[in-house]
Parts: sequence; C-alpha cells; structure tokens
Amino acid sequence: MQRIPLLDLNAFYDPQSSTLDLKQLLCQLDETLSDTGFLCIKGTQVSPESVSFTQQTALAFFDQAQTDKDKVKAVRHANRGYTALSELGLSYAMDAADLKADRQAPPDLFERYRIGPVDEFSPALMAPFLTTAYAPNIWPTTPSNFTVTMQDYYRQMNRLSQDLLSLFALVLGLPVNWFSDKVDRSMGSLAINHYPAQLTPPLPGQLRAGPHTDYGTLTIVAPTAAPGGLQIRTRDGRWEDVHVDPGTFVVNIGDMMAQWSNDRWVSTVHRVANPDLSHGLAGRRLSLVFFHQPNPDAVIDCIPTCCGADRPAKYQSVLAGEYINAKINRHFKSYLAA
Ligand SMILES: O=C(O)CCC(=O)C(=O)O
Ligand SMILES: [Fe+2]
Repeated sequence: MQRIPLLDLNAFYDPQSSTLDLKQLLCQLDETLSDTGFLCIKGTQVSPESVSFTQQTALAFFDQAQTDKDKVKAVRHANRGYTALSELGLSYAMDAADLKADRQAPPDLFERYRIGPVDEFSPALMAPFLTTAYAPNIWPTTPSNFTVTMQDYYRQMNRLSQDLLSLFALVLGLPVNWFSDKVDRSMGSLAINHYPAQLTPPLPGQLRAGPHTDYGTLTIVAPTAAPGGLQIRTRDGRWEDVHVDPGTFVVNIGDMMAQWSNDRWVSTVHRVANPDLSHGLAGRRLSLVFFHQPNPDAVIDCIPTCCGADRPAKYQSVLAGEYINAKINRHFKSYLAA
C-alpha cells in the first residue's frame, strides 16, 4: 500500500468547494509534508495534454544526434542547457554521512536539459545575479517548438508552485500571500531528465539517479509512465516505489523548505531505480522536474509560526541565492575532480 497520498487541489481552486474540504486538504498536506515530504497531486490547472505535449517535445530533442545535442551543451558547471549521460551524479552533492560513500558511485544514467527563469525582472534587481540565478538560457534550434513549449511549461510550473505555497501558508497559519514577495522573482529551474532504455546491465552501484535530496522549496515532477522509477527512502531505510497515476504530479519538499519550516517538514532522500533489463527499449523514461526556488535575495529565516519559545530556530538565516549556489555545482563529476 502506497503511503504517499494523492491530494486533489480542487478544494483550493473551486470556489464552490466547502471550507470543510479545504480544511481537510490542509490537514492532509501537513500530515504528509511532516511524514515523508512527498505527495501526488491532481486537480491542478495544468492540463494532462500540455504535460504530455511537453514530454513529447523533450523526447524529440533527446532523439537527435549527439552532435546536435552537444551544440547546446552546458558550459562547465553552468546550469543551463544540455548535459550528456554520465556527467552527473545526484548523490555527489550529499553531505549526510550515510550518503557520502556514494561519491564513489559511478555517474547517473540520465542526460538532462536545464532551463532557468524565462521572464525578465527589473534590470536593477537582476544585475547582481546575471551569472547565477538569472544566467541567460541556452536554446536549441531544433525541435523548432522546443523554446516556446518549455517557456510555457516553466511558467505553468512556476504558477502551480506559487499556488502550492499559498496552500503551505494556510497550513502554517500564515496569510495566504505570505510567500508571495519572497518568490515573485523566483530563480527556479526546469530540469528535463531523459533516462535512456537500458539494454546492457549498468555498472555495479550505478542507478538512473543516485540517492539525493532536492535543494529548493519544492519540486514538481511529471514522469512518463515507464518502468524504473522514483523511490523514496523510508525512515527505517527501505526503498519504496512512488506510483504516479497518469495525469498527476509528484510534489516533494526540498532542503530549503525543510530549513525554512524549522524541520517541521521533511526533505526526504529519493533516487531513480533502473528498469528490469527485460523491458528493453520500452524501458526508457523521461521526467519534467521543476525545482522551485525563492528570489535569490530572499532571506530564509525560520517561518514565524514554525518557531517559538518551545521550538527555537535551528538554523541561521541565509540568502536563498547563496544557499543554492553552495550546492548546485556539486552534481558534476568534473566538479568533484577539480
Ligand atoms: O525522474 C524523477 O522521477 C526524479 C528525478 C529527481 O529526483 C531529480 O532530478 O532531482
Ligand atoms: Fe530529486
């Protein structure tokens, strides 16, 4: 029995829904965010057709010749553009003692396209972050609809994240717009992960994506239906599959939100398992992974309703941009070697 609940956001979006329905949604949210930090959602304003069109467009990019993909290769450790198979290991950036050994693990079996903010903010506010949070995107010329499709999907995910944060604010007893001015120039990024079919056994210890936590506020994942998927590590150390119904999204809490909430909510270690070799070509998988992050200059200081005399703040305040920069490059195999 899957312990990750599927929550229906209709109670939030539909003006006809009752206060009781909304209250129930807030309770379920708090419970699951405190338990695993993972949930599935439906009833969003993002259509399943739009998700599958975006996935098909992304697959068309990855189906191109390697030389074409290399034309939009991310320059050394820049988080924009294409990174090839075996360049990344999501477990490499982990500090936890129980994951450190994974730095020795072979790199992950996925290639990735990374897209940063797609909208302009005021030049004065963008200026300090033009090589980090607001670094320009790189766009391929083919498929010809790639740029507009990804920009559109990015904006939809950013909006959905803001709606989720409105719900989070209500759960925490804050005004519904409490997060708004901290995320209105979000530096979030869209990572498109392509996990090719596996026709030969991976190296010992090699996974589609190694064990890791995400860094930001929240992550929204839309995977294609394929074997070899997302797993979370339970508190007793077992790996549990996350079943994702078609047309729904996985949402999980990142490290920064765990810190912001004074560890009321959990950023759980997860990974992507290999498919059984018997699946052959049918084993390929793609996921659209939106990492929501606040404005680079947002101060991440214990959320007022998450600390008090009986629950002192556990973390020093930090700027969101500095927090992310300290972590983001460490996924690269070449960064470890440098
Ligand atoms: O592909 C997935 O389902 C999740 C990938 C993931 O955890 C990540 O990119 O951080
Ligand atoms: Fe992740």
